[in-house]
Amino acid sequence: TGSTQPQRMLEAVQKNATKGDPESVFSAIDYYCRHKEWAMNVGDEKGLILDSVLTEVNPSIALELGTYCGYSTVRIARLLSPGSKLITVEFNPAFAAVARQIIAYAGVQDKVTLVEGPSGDLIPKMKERFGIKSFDFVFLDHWKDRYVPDTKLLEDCGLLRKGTVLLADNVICPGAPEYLKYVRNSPRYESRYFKSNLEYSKVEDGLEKSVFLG
Ligand SMILES: O=c1[nH]cnc2c(O)c(F)c(-c3ccc(F)cc3)cc12
Ligand SMILES: [Mg+2]
Repeated sequence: TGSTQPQRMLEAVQKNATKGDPESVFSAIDYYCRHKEWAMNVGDEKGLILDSVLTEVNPSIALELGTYCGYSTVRIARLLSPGSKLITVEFNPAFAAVARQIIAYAGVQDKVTLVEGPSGDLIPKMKERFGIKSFDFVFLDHWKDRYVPDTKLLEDCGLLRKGTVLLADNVICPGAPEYLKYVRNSPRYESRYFKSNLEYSKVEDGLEKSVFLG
């Protein structure tokens, strides 16, 4: 039934995953997207890089820009220590509606705050709305043309601190060339590229990890 692709992904989760088991949720999405319908989740291959960076950073407060259906939201939230929080921002209400259900099905809803709206408007409100001093980790996975403006906004709003780790998806495909230039040429970041593949495909893509130096 599920008329939209996100709804069909939700159905695949409800049919094939175990309620309260985050790993079974994102595995069900990976299976569906690899064998039935491609979708723009970070996926299993780049997901392993995301997992390793997250385990290294062990953030108390994390930000995700671009929730989509909640695949990486669940991947991140499952690795957070007790009491740690993830704020995820989604512009598209239809995506947000499916993401809320997938996040709840995985049982990670207590660690996650999903905020609907444009990242450019929401970032300046983060401190007052959520009582955040600064983020320990930021996953950029929304729209490539927002990577640079939103990074500058995070800097200007004092939401980054010495050691904050930014991890950006799709820096090769679809590509975020201005972002790569920005973080690689700035003395305020220490950047490293993790080569991988586009989700569910053999095309190259990768994640750029950038540590804010203050
Ligand atoms: O818009 C996006 N936002 C966030 N992540 C994306 C992604 O991981 C993609 F692979 C793609 C993508 C879409 C179509 C292609 F042909 C290739 C990549 C897009 C996004
Ligand atoms: Mg992506």
